[in-house]
Amino acid sequence: MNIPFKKLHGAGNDFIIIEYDSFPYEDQFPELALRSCHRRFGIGADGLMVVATSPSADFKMYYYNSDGSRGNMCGNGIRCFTKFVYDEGLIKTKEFKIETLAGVLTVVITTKNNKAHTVNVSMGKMILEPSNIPVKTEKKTDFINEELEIEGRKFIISTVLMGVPHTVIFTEELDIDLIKKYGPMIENHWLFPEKTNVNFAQIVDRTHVKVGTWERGAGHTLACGTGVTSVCGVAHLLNLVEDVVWVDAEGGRLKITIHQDQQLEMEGPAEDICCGIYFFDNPA
Ligand SMILES: N[C@H](CCC[C@H](N)C(=O)O)C(=O)O
Repeated sequence: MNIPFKKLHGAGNDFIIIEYDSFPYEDQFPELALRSCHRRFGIGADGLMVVATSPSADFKMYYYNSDGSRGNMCGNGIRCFTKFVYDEGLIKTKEFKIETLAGVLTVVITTKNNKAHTVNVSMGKMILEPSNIPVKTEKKTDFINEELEIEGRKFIISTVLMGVPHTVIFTEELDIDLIKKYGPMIENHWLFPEKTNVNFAQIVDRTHVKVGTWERGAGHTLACGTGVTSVCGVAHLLNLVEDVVWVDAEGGRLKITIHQDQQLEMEGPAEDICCGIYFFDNPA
């Protein structure tokens, strides 16, 4: 089966994007993600997205991690998805709605040479109730500033749902080796029955934060949009940052705005890498 694809990245978080009509076999999307995202045997990417029609929005976004698992939302991914549909001429307006498993989200495009360049996404509010994230705890209202000990090392963690589960850990200085070591242990900790993404964050000042992420289902990535949004949401709850925050992820910069009503807005780049045909040899 020959599947046309485009590969894009948002702040170094890279994705393969295909159209549903070119491969309308939903049950095989996990296998397609697993194989096409492989860095040696595939095209190589952190995730796969499928563009489909939606009864409740302009488009429906399917998102799969590189290990084949499905994610309800992807912040960098939705910006790339937005660029894909706009640049392909699938929609003419610069503001439209995308259905995800985390709800219908509004995106707004800024163009450069008639192509989408920067995308603003209304991300909604963080969900704090542990039962909805989910976190296995007796706590009812939130799971903010809790102690977690892993192999003798103590972390203060905060876990929220920003479309997908995110754990935030503030640290004096970002250390990528630390993220790679403890990220997988926290991702798979029994506290998180559906696992969790793990973000280490260094508050540089009240408008500037640095973030490194270990992603559920994809491992260490260069940026995570829902993760960066969660970091700023939690930092704002703890009064560590202002309402507008610039975030440096390893692969690029995002801007997060925290509105009065706690609605979160994410803005950042989406860039083309290449396009081609993926030869998916269908096991069925
Ligand atoms: N890279 C993504 C998150 C993917 C979601 C995934 N890792 C999961 O929790 O299933 C982002 O920019 O928000």
